[in-house]
Amino acid sequence: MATESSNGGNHAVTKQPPTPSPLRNSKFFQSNMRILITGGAGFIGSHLVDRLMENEKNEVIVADNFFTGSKDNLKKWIGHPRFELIRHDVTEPLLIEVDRIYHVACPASPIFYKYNPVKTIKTNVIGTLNMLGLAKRVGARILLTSTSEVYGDPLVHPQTEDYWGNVNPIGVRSCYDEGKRVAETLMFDYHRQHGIEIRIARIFNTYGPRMNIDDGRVVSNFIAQALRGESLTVQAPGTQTRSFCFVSDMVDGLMRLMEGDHTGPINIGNPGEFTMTELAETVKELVAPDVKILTVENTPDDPRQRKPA
Ligand SMILES: NC(=O)c1ccc[n+]([C@@H]2O[C@H](COP(=O)([O-])OP(=O)(O)OC[C@H]3O[C@@H](n4cnc5c(N)ncnc54)[C@H](O)[C@@H]3O)[C@@H](O)[C@H]2O)c1
Ligand SMILES: O=C(O)[C@H]1O[C@H](OP(=O)(O)OP(=O)(O)OC[C@H]2O[C@@H](n3ccc(=O)[nH]c3=O)[C@H](O)[C@@H]2O)[C@H](O)[C@@H](O)[C@@H]1O
Repeated sequence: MATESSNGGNHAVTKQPPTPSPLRNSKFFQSNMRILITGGAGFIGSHLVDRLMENEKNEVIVADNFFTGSKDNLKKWIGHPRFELIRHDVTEPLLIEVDRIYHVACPASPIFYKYNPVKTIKTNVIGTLNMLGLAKRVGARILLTSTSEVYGDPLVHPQTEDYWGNVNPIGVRSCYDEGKRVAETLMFDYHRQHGIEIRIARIFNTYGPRMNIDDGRVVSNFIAQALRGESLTVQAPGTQTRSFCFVSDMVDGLMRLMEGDHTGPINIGNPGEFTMTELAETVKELVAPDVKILTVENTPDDPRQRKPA
């Protein structure tokens, strides 16, 4: 799963981190940790909420604009005294007092992040700036959910954290992959310039319950197609690979990164690598052996191989 970055690890901090939120010492402050999760109504974020809420000493605050997330993912926590849900867009500043920030907000499925690319890049750049500003003001530690897409269509395989990537800066995926690359830059600049405690996770394809059935990502797409008795649409050429991680393992990795000593960037994912044709054949065999597998046109700049090292 997670391996330590060869160019990451503990970067030299030029400034001392700001003092943590004074509320930590207030007599009214009863939790050990107040944790903000941006994008906490989404797929990975809501599973993270579930895990963090298991700890009686945690207070959890979710800020989400519900673009791809849903209150339904959080329904068991709404009304809980240690939980708060705020309708908030991270492209606007947020003034609250917290000790930890999991900055997860960003549409992740290619069909959604390409739907309004200007908004996607604003979410990645202005949203991350706002959350870093919050971290700086209150002395919180901040974790960014970056992506394996920072490696673009990688020429190094499997991808190590010290690989700088092969990314098209003007393509239809750039709002997302270049957006995340700038977000990583901002994280390290705030770390070096202001002493902010940062953590960067480069997440590889993750799947599990609560993915939107219609969000277009390949695992949910193939399963939904098979359940409906439709043909499975393998985008050409079908030899492109991905490595899929179950969401509970991802959440585990994110929490360990947040509470560990290393800044990252660190790859979090599963090393088992499959072609999309193999994935379609597996889904067909397990769910609906009678459905057909169709080869359909792909979208531009689709990475040809992806596996965390
Ligand atoms: N799922 C994956 O395979 C994967 C892989 C790599 C990286 N990631 C990263 O992990 C994070 C979560 O991914 P996910 O699969 O849970 O996606 P998701 O789309 O299910 O969740 C994203 C959440 O962010 C919210 N959001 C989007 N823009 C926002 C904004 N401007 N302000 C506030 N909230 C906003 C959405 O409403 C949603 O609840 C994303 O940052 C994504 O880039 C995911
Ligand atoms: O892990 C990552 O870093 C990235 O992974 C995914 O991006 P992608 O791998 O393109 O995800 P999918 O849309 O699930 O596509 C995976 C592969 O399946 C193929 N595919 C997709 C859908 C489909 O119906 N058929 C099909 O063959 C695509 O062409 C692609 O090669 C996520 O959605 C990104 O948010 C995330 O950052």
